Amino acid sequence: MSVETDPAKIMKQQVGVAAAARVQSGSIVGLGTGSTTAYAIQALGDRLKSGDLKDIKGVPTSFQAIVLARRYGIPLVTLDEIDHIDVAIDGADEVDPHKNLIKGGGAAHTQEKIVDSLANQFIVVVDSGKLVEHLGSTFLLPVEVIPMAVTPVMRAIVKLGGKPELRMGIKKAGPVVTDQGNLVIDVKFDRIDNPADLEKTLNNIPGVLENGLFVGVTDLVLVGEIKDGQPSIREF
Ligand SMILES: O=C(CO)[C@H](O)[C@H](O)COP(=O)(O)O
Repeated sequence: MSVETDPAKIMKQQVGVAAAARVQSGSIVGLGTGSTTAYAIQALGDRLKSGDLKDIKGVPTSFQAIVLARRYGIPLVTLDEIDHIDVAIDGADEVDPHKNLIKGGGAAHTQEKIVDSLANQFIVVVDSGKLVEHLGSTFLLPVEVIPMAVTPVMRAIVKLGGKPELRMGIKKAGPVVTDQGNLVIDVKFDRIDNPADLEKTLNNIPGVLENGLFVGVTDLVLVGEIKDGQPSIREF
């Protein structure tokens, strides 16, 4: 594992490594998406290589997770081949005090919600900058939409009080296309008072595949912090 010097990367790395340390031999592990989870996947690979961890199987949540798992020697299985997931490790874009989340900064929230919700234990790994009092205060809410339905879905979101914008690619002309071949609408809500209701309401709009609100799914949050110049981990 590389030695990080950037404080933001140090926080991500330490929680990723800490989450990987909780995985036991023989486990089926949900492998999340994003830069923090990437450290966890790498740490799982390091533990397998050293012999400290044996016989785990990974369930990927994205193309990125598949690539990393292969790079670090973690055997993969699909949901058709297993009847449970022991633990899932995944990042988040916002975490509220009730452990509810906004996810989807990497446009992977649809597969992430499937895998993370199936896990017996879902561990969220974040740096302290992701903690918020109210969801939606710092991050737009991602909504994955089937391409032919983008315009009516945007109209329906405006009626709900949201300000939608189509997510555009970086180093790619045109919109971001998800691993499922769909588009992502990022929505600004002034305040999300009832995330459980909003999650259901958005998913009821015809053409919406899944949104990035994860309500009542998280078991444990590991928060990477720098305190008095020293990296530390808090959990809740
Ligand atoms: O939801 C996600 C991808 O869809 C990521 O987990 C989330 O965006 C956090 O990513 P990072 O750890 O890079 O900050």
